[in-house]
Amino acid sequence: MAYNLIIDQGNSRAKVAIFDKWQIVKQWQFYQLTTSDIDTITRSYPIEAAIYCSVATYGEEIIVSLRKTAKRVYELTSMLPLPITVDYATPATLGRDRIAAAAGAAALFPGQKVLVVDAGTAVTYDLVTQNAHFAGGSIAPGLWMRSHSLHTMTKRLPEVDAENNPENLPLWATSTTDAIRNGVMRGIAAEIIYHAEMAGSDTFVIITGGDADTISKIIDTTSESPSGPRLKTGFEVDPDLVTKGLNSILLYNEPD
Ligand SMILES: Nc1ncnc2c1ncn2[C@@H]1O[C@H](COP(=O)(O)OP(=O)(O)OP(=O)(O)O)[C@@H](O)[C@H]1O
Ligand SMILES: CC(C)(CO)[C@@H](O)C(=O)NCCC(=O)O
Ligand SMILES: [K+]
Repeated sequence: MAYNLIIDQGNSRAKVAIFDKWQIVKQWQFYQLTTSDIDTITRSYPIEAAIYCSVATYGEEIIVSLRKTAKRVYELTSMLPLPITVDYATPATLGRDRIAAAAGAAALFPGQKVLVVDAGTAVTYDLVTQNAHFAGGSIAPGLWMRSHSLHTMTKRLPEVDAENNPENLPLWATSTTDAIRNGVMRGIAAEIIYHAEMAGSDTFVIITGGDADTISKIIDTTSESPSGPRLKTGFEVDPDLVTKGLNSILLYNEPD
């Protein structure tokens, strides 16, 4: 059995996955991915092809080590052929995780307009059209960045774990801690809904990234008196959207 290896080097973590065609077989996360991690993985899983995507450093050693075991190694750059079209004025500066997530949305929901929300170190909101165009989007601070910067850039605000207990946000906070939790959590939820409304009611919403689960808990899709910002269209959480998108880009570039 020969597998494909996917590496998503994010701002905070690297996510590594083994795929058998379209199926995830195994996944890992590394705060500091090294070539010896790659060597360990490729000793257990024979690799046919690999794709490397980084929003951070260039990762030359990782690519060199991939080339020792995989027959074909792709690097996601603005030069790699893509299964989606990128309508960005500066394609070379477009975040590769944004391209990958958009490709994932196009692969999972073909013919569907999708708002892709990636809630990680930063939060990005990107529109993928019915005919698989990356139409553009927004970059905003991530959950932790918001609460941490309120602490570091003021004199009186404490460090707050804003993601704790999202089911229990007061509507009007009466303590400093709750006010920060509210501002951070409801702020992101409201941004998601605002972008979804701008995209139109025919748009499906996918939320991915390390904070996707937390944020999805305060988005209300049903109730008449919502406990959190209300999203009229459906949404789905898929923590593996970037990984699946990278796999779709790899498969798109593989020889038949
Ligand atoms: N230095 C930090 N201290 C505490 N929490 C952090 C720190 N860095 C990141 N986080 C947590 O992780 C979240 C985002 O990182 P995460 O790795 O989940 O993002 P990602 O989407 O998986 O990848 P990326 O690194 O590309 O953004 C933050 O919002 C926060 O919850
Ligand atoms: C916005 C982030 C940091 C999100 O991870 C990443 O996609 C990035 O570094 N983007 C480059 C700038 C751009 O996308 O236009
Ligand atoms: K991200």
